[in-house]
Amino acid sequence: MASITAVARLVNINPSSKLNPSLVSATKPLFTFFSLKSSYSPIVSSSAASLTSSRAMSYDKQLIAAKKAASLASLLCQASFSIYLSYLIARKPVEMIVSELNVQKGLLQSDVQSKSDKSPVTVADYGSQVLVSFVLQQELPSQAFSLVAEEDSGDLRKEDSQETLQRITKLVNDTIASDGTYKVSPLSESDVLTIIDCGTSEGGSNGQHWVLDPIDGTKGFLRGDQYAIALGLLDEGKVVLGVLACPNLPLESINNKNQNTLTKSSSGCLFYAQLSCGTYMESLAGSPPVKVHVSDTENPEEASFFESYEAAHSSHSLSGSIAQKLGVKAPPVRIDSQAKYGALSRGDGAIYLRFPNKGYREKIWDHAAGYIVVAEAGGVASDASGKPLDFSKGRYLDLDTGIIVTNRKLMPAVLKAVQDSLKEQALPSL
Ligand SMILES: Nc1ncnc2c1ncn2[C@@H]1O[C@H](COP(=O)(O)O)[C@@H](OP(=O)(O)O)[C@H]1O
Ligand SMILES: [Mg+2]
Ligand SMILES: [Mg+2]
Ligand SMILES: [Mg+2]
Repeated sequence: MASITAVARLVNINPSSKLNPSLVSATKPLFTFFSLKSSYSPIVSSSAASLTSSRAMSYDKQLIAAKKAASLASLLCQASFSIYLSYLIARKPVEMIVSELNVQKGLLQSDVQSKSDKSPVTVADYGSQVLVSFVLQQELPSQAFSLVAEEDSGDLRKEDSQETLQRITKLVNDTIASDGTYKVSPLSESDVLTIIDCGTSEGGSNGQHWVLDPIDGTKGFLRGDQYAIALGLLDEGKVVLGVLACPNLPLESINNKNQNTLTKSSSGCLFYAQLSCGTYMESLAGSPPVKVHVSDTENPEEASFFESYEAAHSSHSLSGSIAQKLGVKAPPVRIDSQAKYGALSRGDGAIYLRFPNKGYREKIWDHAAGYIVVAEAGGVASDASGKPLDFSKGRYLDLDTGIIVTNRKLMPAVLKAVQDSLKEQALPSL
């Protein structure tokens, strides 16, 4: 549950309060594709996105751009969050907030929408997607751009979404102006729709593709709990870098004792990893990076585990049975989003278990960034049959039953417990 302190902290750092309106009007467009209203043309070219064998294997430039994009998006999300203050204080469940907002008239109605699969999407999800796409293209102007991202503009193009679109556009323009790095004309609503739709790439095993979840854990975001801006890069189907911005994650370790410690001074983590370079964490407010490593425990009894806060996203009873088989003593740490991967990469817990309902298809943006953050910190991830995760098959992961993430020493025991529990579950009850 969100604390009043957490809410106050987020309201205090609303970047729109620092906005200098003269900056917006006084700036001259420097980049042609952002210069004219509705003239935005994204640099998307599948053939140009193909790799040449001569490309260097360092992703330093992309990493700098990705860190900038995710950090700015986290400011936008925090700014947007302040409007939920009254709902958080009332501590209403997310479903109630969404259904109330769908019937209420007023400002908030346009800030949270229900998607066709009934999951929530907010102006911050859309705004974050626009901002990340915008920053990547500004920072890497000479590179082909392909983006696999969660949101699309379909609902926003409907007539009754005009107010929502205006709010997204303002949120994005305010954040860009407040940051001050990009001296461009304010984006128009049409630009915003076009930039959102830069995220429709199919990904795959050829070329480079960015993979973005603009807010992973939207339900956590609405509750004032954990969420992440998750940005990864695929190269020839492999994840080669990942950045996870977790605005509400404490800099100190979370565990069963203090998983809800959201204090002003210590929250806001940025995890990042590049292939063969390790995983680092720094504060979103800016601090020297520290190299992180997964827990090296070999003893399942000492290993606490993470799982989804939402039982609808991952079976809590199945993970309970697996933990029992392993002899895990600590109760599960239930938090939203890929913040679980971030926390695992620094050893806050040793295992992450995810078992969605049968038939649910995992999307690559829910795991790409988190996967490399954990892998470069010495961890390993597989599906329930022990197969590594394959990000090269398009927008979905093609996997057997569930996802298991842990350290190399524990993986064999965890896999066995998973497979035994799945067999038991499949047996008809007597
Ligand atoms: N029925 C379901 N089963 C499994 N995952 C689901 C789900 N419905 C939504 N999700 C995914 O679970 C993600 C959140 O994961 P977690 O439970 O670890 O917080 C959501 O990301 P978004 O919040 O980006 O939509 C969404 O993609
Ligand atoms: Mg979503
Ligand atoms: Mg997600
Ligand atoms: Mg999302």
